[in-house]
Amino acid sequence: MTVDEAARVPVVIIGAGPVGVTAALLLARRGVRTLILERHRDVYPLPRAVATDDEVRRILQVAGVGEEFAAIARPANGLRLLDARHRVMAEFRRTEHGHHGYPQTSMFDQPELERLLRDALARHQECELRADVEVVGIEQDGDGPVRVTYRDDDGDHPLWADAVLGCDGANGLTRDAIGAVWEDLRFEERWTVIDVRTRAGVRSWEGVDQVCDPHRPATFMRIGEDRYRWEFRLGDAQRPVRELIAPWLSPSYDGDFEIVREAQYTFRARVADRWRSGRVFLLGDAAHLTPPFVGQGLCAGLRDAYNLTWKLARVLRQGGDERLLDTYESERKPHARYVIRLAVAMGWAMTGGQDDAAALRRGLLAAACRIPGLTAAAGRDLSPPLTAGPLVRRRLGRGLVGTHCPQPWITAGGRRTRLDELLGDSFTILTGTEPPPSLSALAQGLGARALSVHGLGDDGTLAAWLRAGHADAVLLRPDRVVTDIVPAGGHEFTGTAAWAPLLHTTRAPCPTRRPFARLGAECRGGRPGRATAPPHGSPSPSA
Ligand SMILES: O=C(O)/C=C/c1cccc(O)c1
Repeated sequence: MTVDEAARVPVVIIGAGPVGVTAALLLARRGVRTLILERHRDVYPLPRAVATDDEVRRILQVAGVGEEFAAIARPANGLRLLDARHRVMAEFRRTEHGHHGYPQTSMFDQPELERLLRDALARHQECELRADVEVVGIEQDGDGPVRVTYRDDDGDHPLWADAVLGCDGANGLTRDAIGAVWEDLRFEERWTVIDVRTRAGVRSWEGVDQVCDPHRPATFMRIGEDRYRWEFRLGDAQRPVRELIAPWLSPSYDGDFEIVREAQYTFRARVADRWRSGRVFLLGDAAHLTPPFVGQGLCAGLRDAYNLTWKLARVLRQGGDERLLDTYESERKPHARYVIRLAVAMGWAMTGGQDDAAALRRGLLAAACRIPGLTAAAGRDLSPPLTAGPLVRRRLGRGLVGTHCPQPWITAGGRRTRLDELLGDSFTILTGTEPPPSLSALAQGLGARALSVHGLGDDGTLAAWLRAGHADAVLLRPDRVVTDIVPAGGHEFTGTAAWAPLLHTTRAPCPTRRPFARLGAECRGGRPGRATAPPHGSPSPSA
């Protein structure tokens, strides 16, 4: 293929939904230019996703929209399992102060999220959005750039991209283009989803209710001040909305409600068998589909974006090792599969399974709260640690490796801020003591910074976390996942031989822009984090 350099872009993103736009924002902060191609002219106006967890709020913070999102988010109390008569069988509380520094569950309106993401996109010169266009071809030829052809009113236009992110949903072109097929995780049901706006009395709590009734399984949740969602499995005869939601309406109900949306969906559980071919990647619903019963559909897509973008930026901007890109699929696919299986287990508890076995159904209501896997999972963090791999040096036991470091408030440059604002985009070696010279030297080699948790001015969270994990130090990736630890009483990271070659780069990192770069500079001057200077020749510690 002859490459037209004038039509060459570092990264083409197909799809301007929340996953595509978040990926563009995350790449922009690392100085990577993106072109987003989107079929629709404007933001999709109807609500779909409604929940995020605290890990995903942290991702939105890094993407630069944390405060805007806070203004539209409503913390939720958690999840309850109800029986057919709406009696509470189990309640899984979520706290407002999760590990990542945010409420463990937040409700929101997807069109509002998409609008604020688009506004952020417009503020970044690295991002361009071309809407109302259709991608009609994706071709790769050896190691060269990927040829993407899109169509608009003027005809077909070729582009060449160093990488393509397929954020084009379940029915997009990218999955077929890389020859991926669905792995079926065995759940398929037709449900109706009803979004209502009302000021009338609705019997609700600040959270999600799952009605475990094999005859009439349902989900109900409060999304906003006057916004509610119901989901009902479609029966043989579809009943009118008012009749379906009547059990939730209080006696003072005066008929005032607006149906914002009523849509029928087939809930499916699927994972694409491959997420990458060369420099073409699948993210979000293009890579995985889940029933919504644990509120993790969009979360999984945003985790994809966060996991991939720092690696891609390292490869494209710093000459990072191409093998780094293999870890996107090897880390994200098992994680997505685990969460989908949880959602399927929840669906099974609600509906009595996919078959008609009467015996199963009879025992279900009482048993729902005693399914250990389900209740344990529903009650804890829905995001498991990453499985072992080159960038996750899990040895014996579970420990800290593969988990995220917590995000407390700290003091940096004389002001209170969240930890990630200080850490920026680089690798970090976080130590329980003053970093010994050996670790400082290692940090320099990685273009990382070495920080002692003492002096960060947090509330002791970080020191306690290291102690609980029997670690004197941890190596944090740019996405705050622990790659390796120095065990308590030890002197060095033990997996260096595995991850160090993968983290080698041939070029210095490029400086990042606000807000992290500014804070980093303040910290080097003001010492609150005792940052170690980056290696000579590196313009900033940010990768
Ligand atoms: O477990 C939680 O805190 C939330 C679960 C959830 C969120 C949104 C929709 C659902 O069906 C479940």
